[in-house]
Amino acid sequence: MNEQSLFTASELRAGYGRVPVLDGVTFSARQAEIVGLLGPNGMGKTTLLKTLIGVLPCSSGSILLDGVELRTMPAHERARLGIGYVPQGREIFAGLTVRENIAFGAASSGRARRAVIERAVADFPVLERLLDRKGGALSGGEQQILALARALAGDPRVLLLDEPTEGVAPAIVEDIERQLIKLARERSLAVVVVEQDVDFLATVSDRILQMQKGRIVREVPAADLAETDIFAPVSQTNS
Ligand SMILES: Nc1ncnc2c1ncn2[C@@H]1O[C@H](COP(=O)(O)OP(=O)(O)OP(=O)(O)O)[C@@H](O)[C@H]1O
Repeated sequence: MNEQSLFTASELRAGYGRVPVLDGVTFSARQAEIVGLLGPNGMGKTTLLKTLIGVLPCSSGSILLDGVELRTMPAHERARLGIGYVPQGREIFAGLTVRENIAFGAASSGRARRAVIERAVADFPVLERLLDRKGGALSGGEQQILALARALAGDPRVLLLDEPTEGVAPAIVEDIERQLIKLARERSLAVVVVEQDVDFLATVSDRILQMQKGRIVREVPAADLAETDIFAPVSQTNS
């Protein structure tokens, strides 16, 4: 494992009841690095992210943030230590305003609400005119940006994103790409992004890992991405 890694998952095993889903997942991410996780539906990508944030227990393995073992910590403790999460489907609080959604993300960080909102608007200017609108009244792309701003409001060191392009218009996907790269570099974030959109992953990722059947099966060189068949079986060697 790379010594400079900020975030490392090793041999993670997890599932639902007795049904195993993660079968020994190992990967790492450095500060200011964007790691893309690619794989077809049902291969365990969402399960991996939920295990990393602590809403699903893992039966064995290790999750290290800057050398601190998170594996047995509850989700709120992991969030406080710097794990940020943008869930699949965004999970915006539909009845709360945009301002309230962002403030919610900062609740455990102790940061002043006004400063949190100001920074979110500086990061994503499109949010300014939406601040008093209800989250449920936003478009898919606006909600995705809000979910990103809400996660960033907690001042994460590691940002985990689950399918951020799903249901998002192409122009907003480009905004998200640009902003994600900028934020990763400027705030030294380790970003892990699960996606099926190969073009998006090729644009944002420093490294792309392919997941199949609950394991990371290989690192995909960016140059090979266009020709990569994510459904083709790959010999099982962990990256
Ligand atoms: N709550 C649950 N209870 C039982 N099995 C589940 C549950 N959620 C997911 N699974 C199963 O776990 C496996 C992995 O699902 P997961 O959602 O992690 O895959 P994924 O790679 O993220 O796929 P997708 O791209 O469709 O989100 C699938 O076989 C799925 O049916």
